[in-house]
Amino acid sequence: MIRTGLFGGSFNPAHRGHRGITLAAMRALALDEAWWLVSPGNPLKPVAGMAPLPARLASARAMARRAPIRATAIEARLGTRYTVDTIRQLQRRYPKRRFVWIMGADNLAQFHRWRDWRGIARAIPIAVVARPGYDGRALAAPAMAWLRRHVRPRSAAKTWTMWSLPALVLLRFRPDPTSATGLRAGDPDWHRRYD
Ligand SMILES: Nc1ncnc2c1ncn2[C@@H]1O[C@H](COP(=O)(O)OP(=O)(O)OP(=O)(O)O)[C@@H](O)[C@H]1O
Ligand SMILES: O=C(O)c1ccc[n+]([C@@H]2O[C@H](COP(=O)([O-])O)[C@@H](O)[C@H]2O)c1
Repeated sequence: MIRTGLFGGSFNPAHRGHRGITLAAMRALALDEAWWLVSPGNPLKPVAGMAPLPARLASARAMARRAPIRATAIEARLGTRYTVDTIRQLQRRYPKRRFVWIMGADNLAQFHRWRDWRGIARAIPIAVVARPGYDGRALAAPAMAWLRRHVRPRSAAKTWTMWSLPALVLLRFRPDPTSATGLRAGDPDWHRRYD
């Protein structure tokens, strides 16, 4: 059984926050590896300002270098854009792996807007990583009204393969304020380096 973390994102571009929280989550959850799913297009984000997938994937590959992190465009290959569909397909295709979904606290605040978010929570354990500026909002997230009773203690994080679902664990590492929005503001043409 290969313990694999799934970390979906726009990676527009990838940054050291992604790498840092992935590595910290891998330790906390005792993962063998993590897959970065570079999204063909987050269904809730505008297309304007989104760099082409090959450039975002290249930035993710560069940021994942020399780490047990595999940056992939598997959603583009599977033809999925909604996380619920991606997870179902991956679980079917890779029966020897156990997957856990990792996301930042900003995504928990929006989670109730994801397609079939309860279905996601019933299909895969979820690890939410604290993010500066979002923690209050995440705990007050509409989805938390339903998820709260399924929260597992941080001390049990490594036992996630045995959890009955839904299950959610809140992880907190050294806060990293890096954001792709901030990086784009300072370097709007970053993707030209990967053209
Ligand atoms: N500094 C950070 N701390 C915690 N989680 C983060 C951090 N940066 C990104 N994430 C998480 O990484 C995943 C992918 O994020 P994404 O590629 O959208 O980066 P972003 O910095 O949030 O981008 P943008 O500013 O364009 O929205 C999401 O689950 C997001 O919550
Ligand atoms: O499935 C959905 O409805 C859905 C809605 C919003 C975001 N997501 C996924 O959430 C992940 C994080 O996206 P982002 O843009 O915040 O990096 C990425 O894998 C998206 O595909 C998924």
